[in-house]
Amino acid sequence: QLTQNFYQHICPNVESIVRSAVTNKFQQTFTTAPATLRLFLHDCFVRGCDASVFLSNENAEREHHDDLSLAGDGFDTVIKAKAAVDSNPSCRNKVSCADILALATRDVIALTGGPSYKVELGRRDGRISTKKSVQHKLPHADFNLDQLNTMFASHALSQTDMIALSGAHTLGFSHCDQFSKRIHSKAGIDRTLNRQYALQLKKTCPVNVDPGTVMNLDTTTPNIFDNAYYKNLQQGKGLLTSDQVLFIDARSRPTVNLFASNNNAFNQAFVTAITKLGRVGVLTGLEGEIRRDCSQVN
Ligand code: HEM
Ligand SMILES: [Ca+2]
Ligand SMILES: [Ca+2]
Repeated sequence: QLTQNFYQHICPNVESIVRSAVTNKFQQTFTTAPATLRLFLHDCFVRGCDASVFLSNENAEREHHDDLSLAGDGFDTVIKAKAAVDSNPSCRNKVSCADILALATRDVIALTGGPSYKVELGRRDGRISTKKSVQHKLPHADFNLDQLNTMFASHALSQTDMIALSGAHTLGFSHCDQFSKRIHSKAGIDRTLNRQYALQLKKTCPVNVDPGTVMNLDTTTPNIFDNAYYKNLQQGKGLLTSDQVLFIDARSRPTVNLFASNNNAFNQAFVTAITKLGRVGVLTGLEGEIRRDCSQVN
């Protein structure tokens, strides 16, 4: 069981220490925000929110194909925040990497204009991270609604939670290979794509494009945490199949329409959903450990 005031007597300033380290890093590079937010998903969906994604060795989670595109700035944010926490004598080695990631995620959402919320704390760090454990655990860009719902439901997240969390794609970018089938297939351009938008995608991501080329996930406000993502879906401007399907499928469309028309409803649903995401598979009490170095077990 996590609690909001877990570190009250252990490290009372943990929230402000993390916030200033994250703010500092964010001011140097914007990618800090999307990279940290995505890292939280990739950690929580594999072995729970236990910082398993940070462990480094030849066979660790990070080596799996689905984690290779995680931007380094997300890892760097947590490592910097952890160093800041540990530089305070009363906090040294008392705050888990998993909790620092949860706090940093909250901070980057606020820094980009999203909602502020209280973070539940008390997670412990796991000792296991394997490439194999990532297989079939993360959502893919070509998933349909049933596949998305099944995967999120396995973590006690509802369809509404899933749609709200997909709103994280209001920030950041995707490499061309994640959506190239939508624009370069024999059957022609994906019919659910807005024509003009599709032409834009083809221009940025031609056949044999440099694999490092990226497109913003939110074509309107890629640097602001807002509900523009849902308004784009209404216009056929969802970048990934898994984004656009939320508007195409009649079962999820009403929720997309609600979030598109009501930023407040989106923010509230997002806070509920990310709080639930932060509870997924957590280690508490004497389980796991408080890692001294986020990339290494003690
Ligand atoms: C619903 C199913 C989801 C799918 C299929 C999906 C898939 C993807 C893919 C393919 C990318 C692009 C990766 C790349 O090429 O670099 C991406 C980026 C991103 N995802 Fe998701 N995602 C999903 C849900 C989420 C959730 C729940 C969150 C967080 C709460 C999230 C946060 C992000 C962020 C912030 C980026 C941008 C990363 C950056 O710019 O560095 N995604 N996602
Ligand atoms: Ca994990
Ligand atoms: Ca946006």
